[in-house]
Formats: sequence, C-alpha cells, structure tokens
Amino acid sequence: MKDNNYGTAPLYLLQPSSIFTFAAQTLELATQTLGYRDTNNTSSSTSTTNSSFSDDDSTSTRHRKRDEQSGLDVYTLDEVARHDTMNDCWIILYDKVFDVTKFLLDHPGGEDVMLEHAGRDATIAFRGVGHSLPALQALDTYLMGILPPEERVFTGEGPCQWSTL
Ligand code: HEM
Repeated sequence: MKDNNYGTAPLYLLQPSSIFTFAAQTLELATQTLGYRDTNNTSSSTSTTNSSFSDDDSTSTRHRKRDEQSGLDVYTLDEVARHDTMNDCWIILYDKVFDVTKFLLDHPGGEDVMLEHAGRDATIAFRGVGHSLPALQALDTYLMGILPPEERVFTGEGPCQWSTL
C-alpha cells in the first residue's frame, strides 16, 4: 500500500495546497483499498456495479463464489449475520466484508462500538467517526470479501460514497 508524503503531520501544520494533495491521496488510498472507482478516471474504473460472479468450482474443495471484478470472495448478508460475537466478528463497510475479530480489543475506539455492528453494515457509523488515514489503511488487513451485487447498497451516485469521505 502506498504511503502518503505527510506521515503523521497534523493537518493544521500543512500548507493549504498541501491539504488538497493530502485529501486527494487519502481518497485515492481509500478507493484502492476498497476497490471503488475513481469517478475522474473512468479508464481505471474498478466500480463494483454490474460486476459479475464466477463460481469457484475449479477445485473440488472450494465452492465459494468469487467476484470477478474485485477478485474477492462473495459473502451474503445472511452469512455475515452469523458472525456477530466477540469471538467471531464480521462487519460490512461500503459493501465489503471485514473480519475484525482479531482487531476488536485493539480498536482505539473500543470493542463495544464495533460489536454494536457485528454481523451487519457499519458504514454510516464508521463514516460518522471520521476515521483517519491510518485507520483507512488498516482496513486492508481485515478485508475478506464482498456482498453479492444484488445486496450492495453503495453502487449508485448517492452522497455517501468512498469518493465523498
Ligand atoms: C475495520 C474497521 C475499523 C478500523 C480499522 C478502525 C480503526 C480505528 C482507528 C485507527 C481509530 C483511531 C482514530 C483514527 O485514527 O481515526 C479508531 C477510532 C474510533 N473508531 Fe474505529 N475502526 C474501525 C471500525 C469502526 C466502527 C465500525 C466503528 C463504529 C462506530 C468505529 C468507531 C470508532 C470510534 C468511536 C473511535 C474513537 C474516535 C475518537 O476517539 O475520536 N470504528 N478506529
């Protein structure tokens, strides 16, 4: 994953022009991490809209569907909902599935806020906190899959997107 050039410098120490660069880098990083399209660069579009599935039956031991566009395994809302405990905690952020079990006790915001969303979508709460760039970078560590297209809700052009973080 690409580092930004500003390290952990507080925003107020950056020049106004640097802040825009910083914001652009943050957005690019988030877009890369979660595989969403860059709306200004359709040529490198990674939109999950209209993406297709492949049934991963190539091996006899594996039957998990894989999303062709993102390369991620597909998990349904029903499946995610079964992982809603302290010992087995998945959450959904922007239609992607994260296994945060090992992160619960290390989460700077505490395990409680995370457990409140265990087994379901936590996007609005996650967004509401205004997580930092290091927090966005950490997401990649816990990413494990994506919802099937028909269960995704962040595929439109609405105001709540990675591109408007
Ligand atoms: C994998 C998912 C998550 C990661 C990697 C993550 C990471 C972090 C990190 C690194 C911080 C420290 C502050 C910062 O750097 O922004 C933080 C704070 C916090 N997080 Fe999360 N977080 C996740 C999910 C959530 C969720 C789902 C909630 C639900 C509400 C949440 C609520 C909070 C709160 C309330 C704080 C404290 C903010 C403060 O003290 O100002 N986080 N998180």
